[in-house]
Amino acid sequence: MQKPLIDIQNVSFQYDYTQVLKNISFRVEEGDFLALLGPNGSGKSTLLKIILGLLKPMSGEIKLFGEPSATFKHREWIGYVSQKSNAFNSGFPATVQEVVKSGLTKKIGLWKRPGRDAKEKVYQALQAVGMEKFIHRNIGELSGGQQQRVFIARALVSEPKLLILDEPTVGIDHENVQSFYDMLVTLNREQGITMMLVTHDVDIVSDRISHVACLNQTIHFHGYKGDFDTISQNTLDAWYGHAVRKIH
Ligand SMILES: Nc1ncnc2c1ncn2[C@@H]1O[C@H](COP(=O)(O)OP(=O)(O)OP(=O)(O)O)[C@@H](O)[C@H]1O
Repeated sequence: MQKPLIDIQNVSFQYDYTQVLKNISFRVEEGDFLALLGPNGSGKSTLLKIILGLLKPMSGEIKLFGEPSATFKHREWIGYVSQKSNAFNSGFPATVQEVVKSGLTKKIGLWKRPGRDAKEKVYQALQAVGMEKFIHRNIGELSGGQQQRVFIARALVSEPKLLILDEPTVGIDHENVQSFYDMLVTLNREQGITMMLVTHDVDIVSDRISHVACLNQTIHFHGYKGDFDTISQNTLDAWYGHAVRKIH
């Protein structure tokens, strides 16, 4: 049987005296396009940080690609784009090419020079997000949505098998959100990159995802998107602690 890319077993976490995650268990399998949903403060970013090894759980176990997280060596297999990555101002002195190239350090190490094919890899990553024409532009001159595509390219350049995105459409205007998600679907279907995405755009993303996990300190639901659709509005409101718009 294939090993899950992420396998979380009974994970709990608290900051100081605030318990944020209680006994979380779930798996992300190869090829999944998973949306992690939940209200503000429900622990979504915290869970991502634990998966990425940036925070250590109080209890429980995490395996990445079948390996215990603590000894997992292939961090370059996991691309991550954080919530605030596109908060650049127009004075930031780096070109798109430089920003994307910086994503290669995870693969080749900080002190080694990128090889001759680094340029080609940077170009291909930018092509995958439709941003190759902007390669020589200053990152700070781009729109929020364009910057976010560049940060996806930065994550793609080390050829990840799994891409973790924390609210990637924050700062992207409404008309561009659809095409942004379409690009993620293409990466998932054509390049086989497994996607785990925290989002509040539940109505927009719903046609594109395969799985849903619903978190509010505990995992209330994890399964196929089709099964999530059968959950009643009242149940969903109770999980969130307030009324939410159901996705169809
Ligand atoms: N560094 C920290 N120290 C103390 N408490 C924190 C810290 N980071 C987050 N918290 C708290 O932990 C809880 C979960 O926060 P987290 O950022 O994981 O939620 P979230 O689901 O990602 O929220 P949002 O949708 O608003 O981004 C919140 O109550 C938050 O105030």
